[in-house]
Amino acid sequence: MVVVGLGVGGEEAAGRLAQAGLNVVGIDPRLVGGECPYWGCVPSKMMIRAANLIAETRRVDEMAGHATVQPDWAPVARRIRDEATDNWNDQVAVDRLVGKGVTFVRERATLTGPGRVRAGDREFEAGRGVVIATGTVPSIPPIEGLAGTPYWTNHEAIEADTLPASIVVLGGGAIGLELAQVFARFGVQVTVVEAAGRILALEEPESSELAQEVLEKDGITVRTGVQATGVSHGAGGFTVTLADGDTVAGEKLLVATGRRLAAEGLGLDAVGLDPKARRIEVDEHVRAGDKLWALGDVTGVGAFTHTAMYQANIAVHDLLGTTDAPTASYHAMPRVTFTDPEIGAVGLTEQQARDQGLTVRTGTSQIPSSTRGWIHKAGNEGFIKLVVDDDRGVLVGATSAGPTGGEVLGALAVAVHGGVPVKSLLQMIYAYPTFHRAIGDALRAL
Ligand SMILES: Cc1cc2nc3c(=O)[nH]c(=O)nc-3n(C[C@H](O)[C@H](O)[C@H](O)COP(=O)(O)OP(=O)(O)OC[C@H]3O[C@@H](n4cnc5c(N)ncnc54)[C@H](O)[C@@H]3O)c2cc1C
Ligand SMILES: NC(=O)c1ccc[n+]([C@@H]2O[C@H](COP(=O)([O-])OP(=O)(O)OC[C@H]3O[C@@H](n4cnc5c(N)ncnc54)[C@H](O)[C@@H]3O)[C@@H](O)[C@H]2O)c1
Repeated sequence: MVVVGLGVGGEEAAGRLAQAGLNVVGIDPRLVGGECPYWGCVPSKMMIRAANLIAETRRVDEMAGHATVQPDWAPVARRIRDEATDNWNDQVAVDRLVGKGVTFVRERATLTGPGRVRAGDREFEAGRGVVIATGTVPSIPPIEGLAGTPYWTNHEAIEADTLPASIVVLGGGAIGLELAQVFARFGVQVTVVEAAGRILALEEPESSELAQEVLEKDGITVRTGVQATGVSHGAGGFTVTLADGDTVAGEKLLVATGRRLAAEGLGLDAVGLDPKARRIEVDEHVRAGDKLWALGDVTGVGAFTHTAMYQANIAVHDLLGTTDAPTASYHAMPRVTFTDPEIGAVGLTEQQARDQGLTVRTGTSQIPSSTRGWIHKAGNEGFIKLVVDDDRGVLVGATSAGPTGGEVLGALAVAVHGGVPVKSLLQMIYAYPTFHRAIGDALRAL
């Protein structure tokens, strides 16, 4: 086997295949583990943990006396450097991978034909097959003046030892919003510019509204429905011109406008794939062709670590020829935007369900009106929204926003994944007084 790209998905697949006795070559020019541990999920969630501590401390005045907090980025940067990324050194990960029996090659790989991969001056021939797990890179919009300026992507934002006084964030998706809130809580003046009509545009409109409301409470300026048309950079920082003629300025500019497959030099055409396609199509065994598998962000079914791991497991079983090998189903895809409150969702949004022609019913409950939400008080914003396919009597989607929205999502993910009848969910006992008890309220509101 040759595994091209050793991010979360590739590392998992390569390690397990080697442990199963296959002769595995794993190739990556950068850090083993990929985006998630070094520039993504892990360090960003450490930042969020720190920012949330600040926000909680500020809530003391309302409920528990008096507290002051002096935000300091230094311990956050230090923790990311020392604990999360080992100063962006992957020796531990490389040793772990090699310990499992993988031959590791630190090179950029090019597919040169079916089963053939070049890495530097070496060419590998894979008898069993090739796994493509090369992830995505930031998609930089063609805004006049942007190219060539020292804008930040998630890499510079995560590596920052000090924070700027102000920042403009282009893009109101998961990356933009999580980092915007972190920076604002550490005292940075933040402006978010989102081209679509609302932030978190892929989620329920109620999620967008809630996100905008809480970000504004954190002092963030949120501009939606307006394109950035020009960028200039000088001694004072960045000025971004918007389509409506306004300008917004920041010492730094973070571009978080989505991700794209990095097909340049990968040689997709050599294995019969379209190098211009936005994603690599895979079947339910995550096969992309003859003796060819693709997994993770490249497959475009949800750019999440849990998706890459899920698909890696499917590829491993398929490759090893396991009887009853699992097949992929994405009907209960969970995702959590780790703002405060966390905004979790699973399956379809109401609009997506309607677009599929389903007979849709929805039920919503508000966290502040639930017993636990009312007790919690400061920082209790959130809601549960259920999307039901009325013909089948099952949940096809749900949103769980709140102080522990990502955790409450677990129950909803089980319901959507397992197609648990709404009737049965209505008869379930929900512990009192928990946040997840608001699911019962939303069910009764259907
Ligand atoms: C700021 C941020 C926060 C995030 N937070 C979360 C989160 O909280 N939860 C979550 O689930 N997801 C999160 N994600 C998304 C998550 O990081 C990705 O979905 C995940 O890393 C995808 O894994 P992958 O294996 O597909 O690709 P990657 O992790 O991107 O790894 C791909 C690897 O392929 C290598 N590669 C590329 N081209 C070649 C080539 N030609 N030859 C050899 N190797 C190559 C790269 O060097 C890289 O190491 C976040 C992402 C970002 C940027
Ligand atoms: N908590 C998590 O699980 C988590 C956190 C961060 C990232 N991620 C993953 O990483 C992926 C990438 O995140 P992202 O936030 O970069 O992408 P995204 O696709 O979620 O959001 C990008 C946003 O930028 C907007 N946009 C595009 N072009 C623009 C322009 N020219 N001007 C202004 N706005 C523009 C889009 O309308 C969109 O709302 C996500 O799809 C997500 O799967 C996940």
